[in-house]
Amino acid sequence: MPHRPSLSSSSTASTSSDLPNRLLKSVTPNSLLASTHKRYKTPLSVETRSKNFSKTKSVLSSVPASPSRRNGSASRPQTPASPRTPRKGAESPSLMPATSEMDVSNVDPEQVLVDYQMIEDAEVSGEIDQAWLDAAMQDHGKHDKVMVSVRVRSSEGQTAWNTSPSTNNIKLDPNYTKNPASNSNPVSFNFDAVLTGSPNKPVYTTVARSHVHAAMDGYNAVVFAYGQTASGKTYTLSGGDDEPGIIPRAMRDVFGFIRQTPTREYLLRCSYLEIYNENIHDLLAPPSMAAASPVQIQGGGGSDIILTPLREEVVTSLKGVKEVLKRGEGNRRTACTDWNDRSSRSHSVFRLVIESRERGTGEDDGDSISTGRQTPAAGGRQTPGLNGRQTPGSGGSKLQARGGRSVQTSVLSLIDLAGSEKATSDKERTREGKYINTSLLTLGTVIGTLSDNASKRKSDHVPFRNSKLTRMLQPSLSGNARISVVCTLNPDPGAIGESMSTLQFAKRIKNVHLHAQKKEVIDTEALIERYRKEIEDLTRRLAEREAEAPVRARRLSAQEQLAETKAMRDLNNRIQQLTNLILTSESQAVDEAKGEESRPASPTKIDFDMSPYQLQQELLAARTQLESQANQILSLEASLLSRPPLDAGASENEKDRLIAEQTKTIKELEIVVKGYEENLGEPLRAVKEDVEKEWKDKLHEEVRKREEKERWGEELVKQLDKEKRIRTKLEEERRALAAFVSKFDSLGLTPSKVRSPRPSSGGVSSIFAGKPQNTISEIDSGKNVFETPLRLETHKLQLQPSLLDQVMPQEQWEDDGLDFDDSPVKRRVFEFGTGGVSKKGKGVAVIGVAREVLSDKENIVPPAAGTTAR
Ligand SMILES: Nc1ncnc2c1ncn2[C@@H]1O[C@H](COP(=O)(O)OP(=O)(O)OP(=O)(O)O)[C@@H](O)[C@H]1O
Repeated sequence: MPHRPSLSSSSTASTSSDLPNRLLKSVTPNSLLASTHKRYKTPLSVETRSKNFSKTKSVLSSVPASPSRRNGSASRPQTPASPRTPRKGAESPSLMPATSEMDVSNVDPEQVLVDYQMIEDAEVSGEIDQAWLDAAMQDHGKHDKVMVSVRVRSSEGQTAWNTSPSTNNIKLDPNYTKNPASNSNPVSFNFDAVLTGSPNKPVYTTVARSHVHAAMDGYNAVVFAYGQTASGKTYTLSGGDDEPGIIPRAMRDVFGFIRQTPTREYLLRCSYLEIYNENIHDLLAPPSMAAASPVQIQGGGGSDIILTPLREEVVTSLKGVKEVLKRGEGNRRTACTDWNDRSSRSHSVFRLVIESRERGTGEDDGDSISTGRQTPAAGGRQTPGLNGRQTPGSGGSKLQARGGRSVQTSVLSLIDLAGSEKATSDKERTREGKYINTSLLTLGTVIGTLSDNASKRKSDHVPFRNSKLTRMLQPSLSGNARISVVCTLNPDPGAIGESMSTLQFAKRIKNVHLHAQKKEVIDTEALIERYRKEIEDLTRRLAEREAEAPVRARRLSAQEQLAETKAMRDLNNRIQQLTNLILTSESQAVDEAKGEESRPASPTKIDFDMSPYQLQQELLAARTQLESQANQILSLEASLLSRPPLDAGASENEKDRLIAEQTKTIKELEIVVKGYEENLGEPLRAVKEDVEKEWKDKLHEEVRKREEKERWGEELVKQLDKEKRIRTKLEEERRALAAFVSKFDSLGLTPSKVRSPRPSSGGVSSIFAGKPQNTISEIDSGKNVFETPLRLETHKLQLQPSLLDQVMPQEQWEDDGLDFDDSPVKRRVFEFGTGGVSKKGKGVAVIGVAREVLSDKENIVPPAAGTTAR
C-alpha cells in the first residue's frame, strides 16, 4: 500500500501524522455517520476539491463495496438550495476578484508568450527528452479512433472482474455471471488499455500523454473520464498532491514540451467550467457573477463552439496553472451522496487553449520579443480588449500571425464527468442526479449514433443539442479532436450492472471515427510564399508534360489524349488561379499595411476556419469566376486576332502606322485584361471611366446636332408656309389686277382721253407686258409676272374703294399678316421699285411709281414698248 500523505494544508482532510486515528475512524460506523452528518450541513460544497487521496485506505474502506445507501439518511436535514459557501481551505468567493490581472482581455498576448528559455527546472517533468518527444509525436499522429481505456478502482474487498493489463482484457468473474452455465462464453472486453491500482502516473502515461502532445502540436485533444459514481473519475483526473492525476501531470508536460521546443513561442490560457443542472458556470469567476450570467454556447454546426462569457486566464508558469486550478476546484459543486462522500455533482471541463507560432528573429516582432517573463500589459501597449481587434472571452485566436509565421491553435480539454447514479434518498441530490443521468444518457445516445454512422456508413441525425454536455463536445465528437476516454469501474460485485453499462459505452465509443485536423492561421506573406511554391511546382510539371506531349501523343488513344489535354488545362487553370490569389493577397497586404481594417474581405481570401463544405463552395465560386474571366480574355484575344492583316503591299509608312495602331490596341487590351485580373472580373475602373466619358461627349454632340437640325427644319417649314401664303396672296392680287385691267379696258377709255400724249395699243396690259426684267417673276419661276410691284403698292396706296372694294376688300389686305421686312420677296420688290436706293427711299420711289400708274386711271398712259415705268 503506498504511503499517501496529505495533499495540502488547506485540505479539510487530516494529515499523514494522524493516519492511525483516521484509519480507526474510518472503520467505525458511528464515526462514518457522524462525519456524514456533519458534511450534509454543507450539502453543496465549494470546498477545495483536492480530495484527501492520502487516506486511501480509509477512503477506500469507507467507499461502499457497492452503491448501496448509507445509514443515517433518514436523519439527514433538508438540503438548502442556497448559494455555495466556501469551506475551510477554499478561496473565499467573496474575496475573489471580479476581474483578474491575467484575464486574457486585460493583457497583451505578445507580452505573455512563453518560450523554452522561460521554463524552470522545477516546472518540467524530468522524463521528457527528445527521444521521448519523438515517440509521443509519432504515436499521436496515427490514431483515427478514440482511445479507450478501462481503469478498475483499487479495492480491498471482493472484485467481480478479472483483469489482464498485459493483454488489455477485462472479464467478468465467472462466479458473478447470472447463468453459471455460460462460463464457457464469459463476458469479456478488450480495450486499448486496462489499468488497475492506485498510481496515477502509468494511467497518465498510457491514456493522456500522447494526447497532450497532440494538443501541443496543434490538434484539438480531449481526455475524459466516464463511469458510475465513486468509481474513481476525479481521482484519475485530478488526483492529489502525492498522486497527481491527469490534469496536473498534463500541465507539467505542457511546460516540458515548451522547454523541448526552442523554435516556437506559446500563448497559454485556461478556463474552467462546470455543467450543473444543465447550466454552465464559470468556475474562475466569482460565484455571484457566474450565477448571474451563466455561460452560453454559441456557434457549432460542426465547427468550433464559442463559450461566452467565460473567463480565460493567461498562464505563463506551472505555478500559475496550479493557482487557476485551485480557484476553479474551490468553486466546484460536490456533495456527500449515498455512495461518495465528495461526489461531483457536475461535469467539469478544464480547457487549455494553446496558441503557438515560430519564434521570430526580433526584427519582424516589433516590440514583442519574449526574452523573459513580462508583466501583463507592460510597456504601455494596448490591451487586446481595447484595440478593437479582439473580443474578450470570445474564445477566438489572440495571437497574430506575423512575419510569415503562422499561428497554430488547439484546445486541450480535460473533462471529469459527473457519475451516473441510482435514485438517492435526498431530494436535491435526486434532482441533480436526474440532470446528470439525462446528460450522460444523451452522451451515450450521441456516441451510439456516431458509432453506428461510422460502422454502417450512415449519416443519421446526431442529437448533440439534447444536452449542454454533448453540445459542448460536438466539435470534438464530430471528429476534429484526438479523444481518449478512461472508463472507471467500481470492482464491487454489487456494481456489476453499472460496470457493464460503462463497458458497453466504452465499446461503442471505440467505433467513433476521428479525423482531427490542425488549425493554422497563416499570414499573407506566408500564404503568398506557399502559392509561389505551388506555382513553381505546377509550372515545372506543365513544362514536363508539354515536352513529352509529342512523343506521348503518338502512343495515346483519342480518349487518353483528351484526358491529357484536360489535365494540362487544369494545371494551367490552377496556375492562373494561384496567380490571382497572389495578386489578391498582395493587394490585401498593401491595404492592411495602409491600415484599411474596415475593407471588406476579398472574395478569395482563404479562411482556414471554414468548414470543408464552405471551402468547397468558395472554391466553386472562384472557379466559375475564373472561367468567365478566361472566356473574356479569349474573346478579347479572338477580336485581336480577327483584326485585318497587314497588307503586304502597304507602304513602309502605312505599315508603321498599322503596327503602331495594333501595338496600341494590344496595350489597351492588356490593360483591360490586367484590370479584369486585378479586379476579379471588374473592368479597370479608369478605363471604364474613360470610355464612358468619351461616349458621353459623343452622345452630347449628337444630341446637339439633332436639336439644331430640328430647329432648322422647323424654321424651314415656317418659311415654306410664308412662301405659300405669299404665293396665294400674289395669285389673288394678280387676279384682282387682271380683273381691274379688264374692267379698265372695258370702260373703253381711248388714248385721247388720257393725259399722256403717248397712247398704247395694248392698254394697261401693255404696261405690264413691258415691265422690267427684275420683277418677282424671277424668283417665282416665271409664273407671277405681274404681281409684286403693283400688289404692294396697291395695298399701301389705298386704291379707290369704288373700284377695288369689289375684288379686294380693304380688310383682306390689311390682314394679310405679311412681313416683308426681311423676305427676299420684299427685297426684290424694293429693288424693282427703286433700283437699289435706301430702304426708306425705295418705299417712297415705289409708291411714287404706283401712284403714277394707278392714282388716276385717266392719266395712265402705257409706256412705249421696251421702256420701263417711271
Ligand atoms: N484507483 C484508486 N485508488 C485509490 N483510491 C481510489 C481510486 N479510485 C478512486 N479512489 C477513491 O475512491 C473515492 C471515490 O473516488 P472519486 O471521487 O474519484 O469517484 P468519482 O467517480 O469521481 O465519483 P463521483 O462521480 O461521485 O464524483 C475517492 O475517495 C478516491 O480517493
